Amino acid sequence: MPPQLKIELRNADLGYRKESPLLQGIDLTLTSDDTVCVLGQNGTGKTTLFKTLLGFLPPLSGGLTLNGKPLEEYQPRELARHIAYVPQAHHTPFPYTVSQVVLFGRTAHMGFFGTPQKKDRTAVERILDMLDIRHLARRSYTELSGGERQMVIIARALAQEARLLILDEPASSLDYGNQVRLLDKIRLLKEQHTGILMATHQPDQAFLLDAQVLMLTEKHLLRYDDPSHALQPRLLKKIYGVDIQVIDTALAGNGPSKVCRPVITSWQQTSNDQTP
Ligand SMILES: Nc1ncnc2c1ncn2[C@@H]1O[C@H](COP(=O)(O)OP(=O)(O)OP(=O)(O)O)[C@@H](O)[C@H]1O
Repeated sequence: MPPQLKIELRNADLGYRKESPLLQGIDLTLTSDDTVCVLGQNGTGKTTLFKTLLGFLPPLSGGLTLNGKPLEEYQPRELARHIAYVPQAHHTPFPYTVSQVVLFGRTAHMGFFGTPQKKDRTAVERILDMLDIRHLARRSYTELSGGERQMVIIARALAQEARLLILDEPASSLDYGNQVRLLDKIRLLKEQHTGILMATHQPDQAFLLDAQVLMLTEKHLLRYDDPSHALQPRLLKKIYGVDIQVIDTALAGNGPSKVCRPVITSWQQTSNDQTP
């Protein structure tokens, strides 16, 4: 098994302005054995946290290390062998084929001149097969639908073969089948000791991945090792400001059994109106 990766934030303020940080006094340790879903309202700083961990945005204060060494001392290529990123939005103005876009993910593994070897092309084919998108291989990336592009960007991140994968709402534009396939692949990566840090607005995904939960609220992080401890109506209301029931479907032996179900206020109104 490859050595464990460990990224640590210590007493760090994160954001864009020292006088008004988005997240304050953050202590966070992530390893390649962690699978973590990040939940929080729009604008609470999930992407900002990711940009910090990826070295795109220095912490406003405090420390950030990767395997004990300050993150800023890593060269981008070296960092890319450790951490891969699936951003929320991605634009490629040039009409590269899907195979070429995924091959870019191999850059950190290529030699000095960046010439792809047979093993790089084989890795690309394996990942296209794994995500069931081999049929897109020769298509131009710019011609794809939003969901197809998202699958290609996920493939590009997997091609990096990094020990930690940071995904920013990766399923948001995927059809239901691709969402399920993606969660399936993430569970496989988890078994292979690839760390996962994933922002999502679907709390159920924490149950489906049996993931730890990181909640962003009031400039702080709350971490829960067990999704059942995090996904409780009281805490969900605190994050999203709406009522959400957590129902035990009791389908034991068939994966996780808990699901979140929103309470739609107008339903209650309608049923009250119909009461004789
Ligand atoms: N480059 C920037 N300079 C200043 N403020 C920024 C910058 N990028 C983002 N912000 C602000 O930081 C806050 C947090 O943004 P961020 O994208 O981290 O939120 P998020 O939790 O990922 O939101 P969402 O769920 O909507 O994706 C927002 O108010 C945003 O406007």
